[in-house]
Amino acid sequence: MLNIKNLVKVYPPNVRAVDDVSLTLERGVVGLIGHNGAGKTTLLDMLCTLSRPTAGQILFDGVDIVARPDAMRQRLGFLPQNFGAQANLTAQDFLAYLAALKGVRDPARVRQCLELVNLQDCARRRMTDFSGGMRRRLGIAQALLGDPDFVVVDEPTTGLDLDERMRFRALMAELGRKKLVLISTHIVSDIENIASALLVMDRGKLLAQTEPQRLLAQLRGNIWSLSTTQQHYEELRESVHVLHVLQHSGGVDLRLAHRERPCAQALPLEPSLEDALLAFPRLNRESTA
Ligand SMILES: Nc1ncnc2c1ncn2[C@@H]1O[C@H](COP(=O)(O)OP(=O)(O)OP(=O)(O)O)[C@@H](O)[C@H]1O
Repeated sequence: MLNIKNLVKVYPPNVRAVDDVSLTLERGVVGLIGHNGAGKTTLLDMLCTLSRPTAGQILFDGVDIVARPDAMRQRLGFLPQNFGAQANLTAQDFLAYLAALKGVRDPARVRQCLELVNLQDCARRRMTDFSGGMRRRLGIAQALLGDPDFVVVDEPTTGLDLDERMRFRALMAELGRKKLVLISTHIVSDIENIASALLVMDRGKLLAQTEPQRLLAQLRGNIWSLSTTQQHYEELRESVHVLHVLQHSGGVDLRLAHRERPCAQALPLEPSLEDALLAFPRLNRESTA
């Protein structure tokens, strides 16, 4: 479905924001994870035809979308990171306006999309009165208007409460049965249990394209818990990657990432996807150094 070959994006003067990325994706939910500045948004912008690659190729069902961006736009639904929905329109009018721009002819589609994100009862309310979470949901609704084959969402659940996050996950899982859904996020729970594949980026490079279970298996034996003193913690943090710290009157409880047992009292932990996001890039760098 989506085939990326040796993709590069260089920002002036010489920032290689995406550095020789190649991958192939089929339908399903795919999580794109990586630290701030890893290159996720730059990659998404190129896939969504908002910016042109410096080098490389992007093929969607065999069509070169750098040469033919319109071919991608017809099949794409995109929720950008900074989707604002600030206009003084009702939700219904806003979606109807976007539907017209996208050439969506089915008059029932606006209503269907509002229902998908549970905003049907707010159809006639003005977006300026919406909460951040409601605006986010409206953003998801507009991404689905054209019944796209490829759905791209950048940091989708910012501002959503727990219920809304659960609803979002269920909706993405459902969409992933028929479409390619690419979700870029820092919030690992957004993709936990629904992503069939993960892309891990670091400093513009694609470190891994893998299944969540495989990534966790790779991390096994690298994640540790340790209860110790404040002073020991200060010493350890020089050489060991500290993922979490809980300070209390008796000392500190730590969650650590390290290739071997960092000290005799450390106990092995089962890795989580959160650990993968936090620790994998550094562990990978250390092992290839
Ligand atoms: N327009 C630009 N001009 C110059 N450098 C840029 C530009 N946009 C991004 N960068 C740089 O490119 C690199 C990748 O940025 P990008 O926004 O793609 O990362 P990201 O993984 O999406 O980060 P975040 O999670 O913080 O959104 C960073 O070093 C960033 O500073």
